[in-house]
Amino acid sequence: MHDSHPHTGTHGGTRLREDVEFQSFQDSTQWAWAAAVVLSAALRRALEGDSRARLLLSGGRTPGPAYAALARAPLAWDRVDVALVDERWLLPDDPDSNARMVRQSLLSERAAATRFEAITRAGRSFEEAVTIANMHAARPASVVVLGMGEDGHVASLFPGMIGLADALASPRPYVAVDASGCPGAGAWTRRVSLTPAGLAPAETRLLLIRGARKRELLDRVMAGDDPMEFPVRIAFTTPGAPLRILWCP
Ligand SMILES: O=C1O[C@H](COP(=O)(O)O)[C@@H](O)[C@H](O)[C@H]1O
Repeated sequence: MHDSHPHTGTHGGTRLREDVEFQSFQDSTQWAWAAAVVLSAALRRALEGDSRARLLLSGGRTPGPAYAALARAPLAWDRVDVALVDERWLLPDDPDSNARMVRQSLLSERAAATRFEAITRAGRSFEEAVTIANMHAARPASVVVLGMGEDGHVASLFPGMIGLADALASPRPYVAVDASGCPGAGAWTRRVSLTPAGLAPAETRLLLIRGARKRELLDRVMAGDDPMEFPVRIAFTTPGAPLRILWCP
């Protein structure tokens, strides 16, 4: 990152690549409110042009405070469908599921009026879960919030995972993932993940990251184009909307 020679972007951030803008914040409170402002403006724009907007959210440990801030935004939440970028093969009330994280952080306050589509459900098989995620994705995403693991994974696309090339080339918005042998997947190797095809239609792409290690990793990610090395590169190599990145320590 070359903060000493910033190219000022349209939002006062640093342009890391032609279509990638980076903004850093002093702390997680400022970062979370900035993310909420970006997301609420994007949803408002999407609702101006359509009867409903579709918001895809990442899970993990990073984005919770941003979702909690977003929950207070004055929006027509009853016209917003919220779905997941990816899910671990866990029931939606499992403490380690992405669905539970989104429910606990976003689906309160004003955002309680939204419609939330979990990927997993009791009695639903793994194959059905993938099929249903793809059926819901027939309505393309308006706004996508991505995260980045410390191994450069995005959604549930991990470096070195079985079938990564097929997932990256898939015409389907969601694929089944077997992340066996990928340390970044932790105990949850069976997953469902968004693909570049699912990301492509979104009018807004936001990458939320925190911490010094992810900032260092971002430099390496930005230095190349191959998503097989760092799958998070699909955030800027997939044709479509520019990528905005918000970071704080
Ligand atoms: O496993 C996952 O990891 C990524 C990154 O998570 P974080 O805890 O490092 O923020 C997340 O974006 C993804 O949704 C999740 O399933």
